[in-house]
Amino acid sequence: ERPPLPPGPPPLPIVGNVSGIDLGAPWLSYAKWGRLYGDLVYTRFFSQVIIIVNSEKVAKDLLDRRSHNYSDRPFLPTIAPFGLGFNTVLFRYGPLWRFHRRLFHQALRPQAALAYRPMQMQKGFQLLKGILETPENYVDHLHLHSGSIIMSAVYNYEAEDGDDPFLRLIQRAVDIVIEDVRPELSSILGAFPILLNVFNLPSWVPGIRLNKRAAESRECVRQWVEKPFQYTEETMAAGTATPSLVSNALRKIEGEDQSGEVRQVIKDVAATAFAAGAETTNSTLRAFILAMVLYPEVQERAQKLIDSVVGSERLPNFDDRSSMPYLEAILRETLRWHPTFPLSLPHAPVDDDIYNGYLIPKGAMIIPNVWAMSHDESVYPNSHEFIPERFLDSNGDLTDDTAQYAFGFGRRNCVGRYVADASLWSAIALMLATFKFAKVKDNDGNDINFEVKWSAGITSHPLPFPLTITPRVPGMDATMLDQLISATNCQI
Ligand code: HEM
Repeated sequence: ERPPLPPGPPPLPIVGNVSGIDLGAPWLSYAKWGRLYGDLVYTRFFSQVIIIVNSEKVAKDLLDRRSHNYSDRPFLPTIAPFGLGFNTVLFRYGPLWRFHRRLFHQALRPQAALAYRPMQMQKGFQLLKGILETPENYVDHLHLHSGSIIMSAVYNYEAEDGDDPFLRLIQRAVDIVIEDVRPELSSILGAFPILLNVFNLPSWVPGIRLNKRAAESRECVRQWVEKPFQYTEETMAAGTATPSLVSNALRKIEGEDQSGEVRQVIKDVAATAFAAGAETTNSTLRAFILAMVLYPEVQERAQKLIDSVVGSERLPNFDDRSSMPYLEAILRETLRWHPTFPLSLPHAPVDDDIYNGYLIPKGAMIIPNVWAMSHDESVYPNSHEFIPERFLDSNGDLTDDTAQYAFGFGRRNCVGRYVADASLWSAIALMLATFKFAKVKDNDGNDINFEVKWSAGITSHPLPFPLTITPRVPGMDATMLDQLISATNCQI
C-alpha cells in the first residue's frame, strides 16, 4: 500500500491550486500553508506535483542527507523555448551536469576564489566612484559592479563604465528569464503543451506576448553564449588574455580535444556563471541598502566599527574582515532578512521516497521555502526586523549560523558562493565606509516613510524606494576618494 501524500490545501477545480497563491509573493502563501499543514505541503499546479518544504530541518534531511536522490531538477518546459538549454542551473542530474559542476568547482572553489579578490576590490572602488558621481543611479552602478565582476572572472573582460554592450545584451535576456521562466508559469505550460505552440500562433492568441519574449530570449541568449567567449579567444590569440575561467579552461585542453564538445561545455559554463552570479549579487546588495535606510542605528554601529578598525586614511580591505564581526553579521542578516531566492531553486527526486510516513513521488517539484526558514520565529524572533546582533553571541563573537540556506542545499547548492561572499563583503564594507544611506526628508526635516515592496520572480529584490546617499566625509569629491583608494592595499 502506498503511503499518503503530504497534506495540503484542497485542489481547486480544473486549475489546480494556482489561484490560491499570491503571485506577488508566493513564499508568503506557502509559509501560510506551512502553518496550516506542516513542514511538508503537497499541492499541484495542473499536472505537476509540488512539494513545498517549509523548514530547514526537513530541507536538510531530504536535500542534504538524501542528496543521492534529490539532486535532479524538475522538467521545466520553458527551458528550450527560451533558449536556456545551456544553463547548468537547470540541468537534469547526470554526467553532463557533473562535468559542468567540475569545471565550475575548479574556477570557483575557496582557494581559486581568492585570486579574484584584488579584482573584486577594484570593482568595489569603481562602484564607490559611480555612486559618488550619480548617487541617484545607484542601481545601475550595482548592476555594473556585479556584472563586471563575473565578466572579469569568467572572460577576462573588463566591462566599460556606463553602457557596456555585453552587459546590456545579457541583462536583457536575464530580465526576460527571471520574469517568465518561473516554476508557476512553467507548470501551466507543462500542463498545456499546446501553449508551447504559441510560437506559431497568430497574434490574437493570448500568450503571444510570451511567444515574442521567447523568440527574443532565444536570440539574446545565443549572442550571450557566443560573443564574450569569442572575446576571450581573441585575447588569447593576441596574447593579452589574463587568467579567467574560460582562458584557464581553454589552455588546459590546448592540443587535446578537437571534438568541440569540451569547448561547448566551457562556453555554456561561462554563460551560466553570468546567469547565476550577476543578478543574485546585485539583488542582495539592494536588499542591504534598503536595510541600511530602514535601520540607521545598525548602519551607525557598523560605521563606528569601521572607523575604529580601519581609520580614516584608507578604505577597508579583506585584511580587516576578521576584525569586524559586526559587518559579517550584517552580511548574514542581509541573506536571512530577504533571501535573494526566497523559494531557492527547485530540486526533484529521481525515485519515489518516503519521509515521516509520507510519499514523495519521483519527479515532484521540491520547493524549499527559504523565506519561511529564515523567518522561523522559533529560530529568529522578530524575524521581520533587521537585527545583525542575532548572529553574535554574548561575547560579540559570530555564532555558527551562516545563513547557508540562502545558497541552497545538497549537491546542487551554489557553486559560486565563495566568489559571491567576497563580492558582497567588499561592496558592503566599502559602501559603509564611504556613504550614509538615509530616508529622504520632507521640508520640515522629517523622514519620509515608504512601504517596502519586493519584486517577485525567481530572484527577488526591493522595488525602487526613496533614499539619499551622501558621502560620510563632508566635501568628499572624486580626488579625495581617489586618494583613499590609492592608500588601500587591495592585493590581499
Ligand atoms: C548573492 C549571490 C548568490 C546567491 C544568493 C546564490 C544562490 C544560489 C542558490 C539558492 C542556488 C540553488 C541551490 C540549490 O538548488 O539548492 C544557486 C545555484 C547556483 N549558483 Fe549561486 N548564488 C549566488 C551567486 C552565485 C555566483 C557569483 C555564481 C557563479 C559565479 C553562482 C553560480 C551558481 C551555479 C552554477 C548554480 C547551479 C548549481 C547546480 O545546479 O548544480 N552563484 N545559487
